[in-house]
Amino acid sequence: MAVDVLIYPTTEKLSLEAADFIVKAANEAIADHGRFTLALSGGSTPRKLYGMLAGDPYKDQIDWSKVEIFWSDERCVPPTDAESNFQLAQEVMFSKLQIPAANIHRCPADEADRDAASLAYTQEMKRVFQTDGVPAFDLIQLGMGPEAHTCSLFPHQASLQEEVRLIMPVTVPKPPPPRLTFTPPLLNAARHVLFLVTGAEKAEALQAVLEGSYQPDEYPAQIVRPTNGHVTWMLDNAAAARLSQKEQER
Ligand SMILES: O=C(O)[C@H](O)[C@@H](O)[C@H](O)[C@H](O)COP(=O)(O)O
Repeated sequence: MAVDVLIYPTTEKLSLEAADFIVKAANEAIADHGRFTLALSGGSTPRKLYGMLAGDPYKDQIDWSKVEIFWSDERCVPPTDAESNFQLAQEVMFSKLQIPAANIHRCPADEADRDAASLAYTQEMKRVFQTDGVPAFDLIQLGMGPEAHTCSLFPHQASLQEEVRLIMPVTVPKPPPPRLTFTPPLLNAARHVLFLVTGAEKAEALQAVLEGSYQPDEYPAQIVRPTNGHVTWMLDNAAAARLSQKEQER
């Protein structure tokens, strides 16, 4: 697994670089196998990035008809709810782009039976990837919380030990608690993972994740180690403040 750590002075600059990164990954994937499979995170960090991708010059740099979009986690709320990760992307990105509705694979986390919803989403994913195995996303974009959670994998939760299910229901400390999340096997099948992390409140956890010993039960973001993949961390100065000099020279 290759890891790059890239540090930027502002969220604006980080988002521009992330947009370039996604455009490049999309066009490489489309040239290689005819489509780009992308999983989006939730949270607030990627809002600016999503808006950039839906605007000039980026919106015309990807053939969106060849992009298949999923979510790496979703809150168990209606898709119109302000807390919905789908709603964020719908408002900021899809409302401005010509992406075929069939390419937008919303996670049905609002369904009452969360186990059935997890299975249905898994089956939809396998159908799109045309595989009975573990879908290998071209790119999974993730965030990280101040206690090193990522998607909805939180410290000391059983989801971190999941080895069979690809998507599972969880109840987490960050509101809203009920969610569906990608599990480690699905995350670690990815070709590329792009972490976007900003803010001083994440500096301590980031130092532990990137420079500390391997303790994924304490620092869940460490569990993301794609077997044949590449992980890129895009950080702002505040989030990277506690990293050693060697990390910042990468
Ligand atoms: O649904 C979610 O909340 C996200 O998937 C979550 O993992 C998020 O990426 C981190 O909590 C960082 O969130 P911020 O970008 O808001 O700091």
